[in-house]
Amino acid sequence: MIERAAPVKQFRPVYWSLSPVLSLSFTTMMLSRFSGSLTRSSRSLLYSSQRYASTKTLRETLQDVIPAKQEQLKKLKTEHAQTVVGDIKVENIIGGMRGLKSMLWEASVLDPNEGIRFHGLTIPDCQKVLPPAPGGKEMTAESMLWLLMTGQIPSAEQSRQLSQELASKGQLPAFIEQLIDSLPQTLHPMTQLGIGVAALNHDSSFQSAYEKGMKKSEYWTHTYEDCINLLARLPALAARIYRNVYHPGKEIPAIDKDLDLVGNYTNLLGFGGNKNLTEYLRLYIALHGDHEGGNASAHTSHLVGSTLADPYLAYSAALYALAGPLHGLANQEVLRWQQAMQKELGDNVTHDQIKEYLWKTLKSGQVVPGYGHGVLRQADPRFIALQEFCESRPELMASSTIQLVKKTYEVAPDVLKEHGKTKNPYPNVDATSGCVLYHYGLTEYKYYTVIFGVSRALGAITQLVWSRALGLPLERPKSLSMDALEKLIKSS
Ligand SMILES: CC(=O)SCCNC(=O)CCNC(=O)[C@H](O)C(C)(C)COP(=O)(O)OP(=O)(O)OC[C@H]1O[C@@H](n2cnc3c(N)ncnc32)[C@H](O)[C@@H]1OP(=O)(O)O
Ligand SMILES: O=C([O-])CC(=O)C(=O)O
Repeated sequence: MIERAAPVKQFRPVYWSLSPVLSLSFTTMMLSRFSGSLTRSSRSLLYSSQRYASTKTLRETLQDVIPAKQEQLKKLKTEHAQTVVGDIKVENIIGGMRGLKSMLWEASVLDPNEGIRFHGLTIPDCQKVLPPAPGGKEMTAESMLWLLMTGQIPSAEQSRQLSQELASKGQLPAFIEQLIDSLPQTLHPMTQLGIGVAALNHDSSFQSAYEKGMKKSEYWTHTYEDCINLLARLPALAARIYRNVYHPGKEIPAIDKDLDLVGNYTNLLGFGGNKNLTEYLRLYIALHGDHEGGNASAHTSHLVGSTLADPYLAYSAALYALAGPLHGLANQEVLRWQQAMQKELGDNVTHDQIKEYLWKTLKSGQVVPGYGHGVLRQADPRFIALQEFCESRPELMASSTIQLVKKTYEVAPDVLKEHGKTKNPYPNVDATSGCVLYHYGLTEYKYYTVIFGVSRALGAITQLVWSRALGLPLERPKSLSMDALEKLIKSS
């Protein structure tokens, strides 16, 4: 019988304080939040998960749920292999495959209007049911990982045991420390993270078992072992990069076996006493964990993993996709852009001044960072959850950086609509994520995407394990030259 340790939160009526423009776009989410209840599908998922969850470990729970998923895939293959679920237009081929339903991804599905659901659960659902760390309120990375991997809600005790397992495996090998210490301070933190993650494959269980001729049925177990070790080591790796680049020479504390993953990460970064930042990072890391499979980082991990490259190599590749300014790097770009605006216009910026600055950005041919999305057509519910976090803390609401975020989203959607290009004029998660870090003292914005990189591992490793458990094949779509495409158009 599962214990649901996560306290049910009271939702704060943050939306009413947003501009009319955004309030409209938030309607769907507001309705589900203010109803104070879980949707029917998520409620039934929770009830079924309560039946199934137990005192088992994550690995044991996963092992239990794999056969049913394997059976589901077998049925899809045998009964529906030829069923048509969509068609391909030329615009999909030349438009970055936008909208093509063409890959399997188990843990989450993104609806253009409603946003992300993790195994059917919305963000507010997750905030209600996923266990927080002892003494904290925000869901932990461990409880989100559990949900993503198994579709079940862990008890507080299961989540705590996973924290202990991760802490016990979190120490970096000495050669990785030396490797990271040898990199120039001027090398972007994301480049350093990718290097460190790739080099961790020195100890890959998957690679070594593959060389010894392991059977296909054993792929997932070695992948799982690598994935857990990778996640466990990410805080120490990411924190070492931060310390080397921004605070060299200061001693890094040891991993604390009693802390959750994010508690340790904050401690290693040197912000151990900063409870607000730790709680914010718990929320941040849980929320950024997964965003279905088509986003550039998740898709890269999936593609590289499909070659049976080990999880370290697959995730290292994913990090370099995350490091692009149209994807994860946008959270650094938002802060850079906002600071440039503040520098030019001063602290008490008016809505009209922001409007003018937005037009200046657009007319110079740049994108407005933190706005628009490849799939979403409404404001990102992750943005809303982070805004809600801000609204609940007076110190954040008093911050000029946070106020600027708020004022910007009060005018940007109308400007972007008038500009007329972007299909989604509303804020995405990056519009606000970095500003809170900045307020709580983590001011080095070139580091921000590294935090995203620690988080995105949750979803990427989940799918790597499932891809191997389900025996998914090498990913290899068909490409066409423009000549070949024209020929096809003529003949069709
Ligand atoms: C965690 C994440 O990865 S969330 C996304 C983070 N990225 C950003 O915030 C960067 C700013 N946003 C963007 O560049 C885009 O909205 C993307 C990359 C997120 C999505 O791109 P697309 O799916 O191609 O968006 P869309 O179909 O709306 O683009 C149509 C046009 O609007 C433009 N556009 C889209 N968003 C913006 C924006 N924020 N500012 C200015 N122009 C934009 C596109 O550049 C494109 O112009 P083009 O026709 O001249 O090439
Ligand atoms: O879904 C996308 O394309 C981008 C995004 O928001 C994410 O990966 O978190």
